[in-house]
Amino acid sequence: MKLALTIAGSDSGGGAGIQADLKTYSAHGVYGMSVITSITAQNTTGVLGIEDISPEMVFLQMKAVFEDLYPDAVKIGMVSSEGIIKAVAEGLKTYKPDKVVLDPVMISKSGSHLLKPEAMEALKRELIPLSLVVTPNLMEAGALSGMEIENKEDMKEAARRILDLGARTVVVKGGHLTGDALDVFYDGKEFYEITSERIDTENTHGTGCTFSSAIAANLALGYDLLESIKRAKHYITGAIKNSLDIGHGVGPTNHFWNLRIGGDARER
Ligand SMILES: Nc1ncnc2c1ncn2[C@@H]1O[C@H](COP(=O)(O)OP(=O)(O)O)[C@@H](O)[C@H]1O
Ligand SMILES: Cc1ncc(COP(=O)(O)O)c(N)n1
Repeated sequence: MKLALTIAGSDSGGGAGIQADLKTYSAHGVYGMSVITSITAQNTTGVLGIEDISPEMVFLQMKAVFEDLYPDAVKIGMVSSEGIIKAVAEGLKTYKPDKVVLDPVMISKSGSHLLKPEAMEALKRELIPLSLVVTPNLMEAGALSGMEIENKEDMKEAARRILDLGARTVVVKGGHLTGDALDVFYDGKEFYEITSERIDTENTHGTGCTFSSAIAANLALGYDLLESIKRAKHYITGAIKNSLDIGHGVGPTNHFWNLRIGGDARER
C-alpha cells in the first residue's frame, strides 16, 4: 500500500481542503493521512469562520505521521499564518520527504482569505524551496510573480519568475482563463502545455485541491512528475465533468466518477 499525506485546512462542506484530498487519495487506491492546519466552517456558498490549529499541534501531527507511517508523497494546501508555515517547514526539514506538492492556497473561490496577506512572504521563503512542484492558479501565480497574467505567454513568464523564487518546478493552472483549460508545467528547462476541453459548469469548488492531491497520489504510486501531472489533469477533468450540483452555491468536484464499485457511481 502506498501512503500519502495532506497538510491542509478542513472544509466542513466536504468539497475542498482535507476532505477533497482524502477522497482523491481513496479514489487512487492510496492510503490517506492528514495534518489539519485550520478548521473552516464552510459550505458551497462560502466561509463562515476560520480557526487555526496551533503551530505546536501542526508539528505534532507531522511527527505522529512521519515517525510511524512515513508517507510516499505529501501535498500542502491551506497554511494560513506565518506560525503554521514555519511549523510545516520545520516538519519538512526534520523528516525530509522528497515528493512535496505545494498548492499555494490564498483566497477561496467565495472570496475569503485562507492565507493571511502578511504570511505571503513566509510562504515564499519557507515552503517554496522545500517543494518538488508548486501549483498556483492564475491569481496565486500573479501574486507570487508580481505580474498580471492574461494569456499563455504571461503564464510562462510567471512560471520563470516562480522558479527564480527557489521553486524546483511549477504548474501554472489556467482554470480561470477562457478557452481550453490549459495548464503550463515548467521544469526550469522546458515548458509543457497540458490541456483539456473547458467544461461549462459553475461547480468548481475544490478543483485546485483535487488537482494537487491527485498529483501527490500519482507521485506516491511511483509515476514521475510529468506523468503524475498528466494523470492528475485527466482525473480533475473527469471530476469537473461529473461535478455535483449539491448545496446552494458552487458545487464540488466528484471523486467517484471513475469508480465502478457496485454499478455506475455517477448515478448515486
Ligand atoms: N471549467 C473547467 N473545465 C476544465 N478544467 C478546468 C475548469 N476549471 C478548472 N479546470 C482545471 O482544474 C484544475 C484546477 O485549476 P483552477 O480552477 O485554476 O485552480 P484553483 O481551484 O486553485 O483556482 C486545472 O487543471 C484547471 O485547468
Ligand atoms: C480549507 C480549504 N482549503 C482550500 C480551499 C480552496 O479551494 P479551491 O480548490 O476551490 O480553490 C478552500 N476553499 N478551503
